[in-house]
Amino acid sequence: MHVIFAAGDFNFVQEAPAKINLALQVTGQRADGYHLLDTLVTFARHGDRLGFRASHRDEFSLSGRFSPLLADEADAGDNLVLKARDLLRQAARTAGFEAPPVHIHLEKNLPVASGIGGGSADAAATLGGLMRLWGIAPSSDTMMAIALKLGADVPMCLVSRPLIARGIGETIELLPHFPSFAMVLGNPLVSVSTPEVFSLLARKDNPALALSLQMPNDHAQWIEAIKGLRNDLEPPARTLCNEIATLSQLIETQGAVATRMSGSGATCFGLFDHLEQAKAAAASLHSLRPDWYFQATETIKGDA
Ligand SMILES: C[C@](O)(CO)[C@H](O)COP(=O)(O)OP(=O)(O)OC[C@H]1O[C@@H](n2ccc(N)nc2=O)[C@H](O)[C@@H]1O
Ligand SMILES: Nc1ncnc2c1ncn2[C@@H]1O[C@H](COP(=O)(O)OP(=O)(O)OP(=O)(O)O)[C@@H](O)[C@H]1O
Repeated sequence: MHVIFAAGDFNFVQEAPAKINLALQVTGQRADGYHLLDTLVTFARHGDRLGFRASHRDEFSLSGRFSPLLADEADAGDNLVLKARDLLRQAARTAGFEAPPVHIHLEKNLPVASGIGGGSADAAATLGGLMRLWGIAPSSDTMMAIALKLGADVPMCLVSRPLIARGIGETIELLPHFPSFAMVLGNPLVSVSTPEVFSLLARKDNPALALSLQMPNDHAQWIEAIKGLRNDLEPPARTLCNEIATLSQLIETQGAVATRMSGSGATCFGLFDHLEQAKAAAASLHSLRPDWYFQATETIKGDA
């Protein structure tokens, strides 16, 4: 059955923007195995969308290009949206509030297991949407604890603004002066496992992002700074997924001023000078590889 997301049927609609790691350096490893990162992150004006409405029983529905990939997990109650709902309801119960049943709809527009945090963005949007629907405002400590239980990327997705994240993602520095970029996102639709990529790292003691020492001032300076950075997860991801090299090269040949992989891959982004150039590049990439995912977008400004 082809389901369409009728946003007007829901009390609240929440965007779940794609997360882009513009740079990522792995600086260490905790005793529990989680890796310490320094990462420069921004968010796209493109992502999943979620709807929330009161219902007589808990319901979850899916639509969107990539929803078929999540159908089995959703049936098993494994979707991060359902986990976020249950953790928030549990926290409300502990505080003496019995949260009523809810129908949540997820329009899945982002490729799955692709390094742009789709599941984390959905989990963060669920927390935001249900706080509005249920009229609750847990403390920031409670929210951080819930977010980290859901995934290392969830705290940054709750913020959804340009930032530098450290630790495993729990220490967040906002970048209010960060510019917007025209961007193309590309994915070969091969899913890449985050733990597997981390396990193939050659070094885990890289230096911190050099940015903290001298923050660029404007769009051009940021582009230059980003060009000089890297993603430490890109070499191991390339060994797991041959398509990343081809994809990255294809985006570069469309005139991107910088190209890199996001997160643990396989999504790569290209930065362009103008949105029109990004749109033209996405269209031409789509005609070259109609079986892959390409999306032109703009990223969110720091003070948006
Ligand atoms: C690569 C990034 O996307 C960068 O933003 C994140 O660090 C990954 O965040 P995520 O997908 O939310 O990751 P989680 O779901 O918390 O972790 C999945 C698995 O990846 C590995 N993992 C994840 C994050 C991290 N800092 N170190 C790790 O070693 C762990 O084996 C973990 O069990
Ligand atoms: N709502 C959801 N959207 C996407 N994946 C989900 C969702 N719920 C559960 N998952 C599971 O989580 C795994 C990771 O998916 P996700 O798309 O968040 O990965 P990612 O883009 O690599 O994230 P990150 O950049 O945070 O590493 C998937 O393999 C999928 O099985």
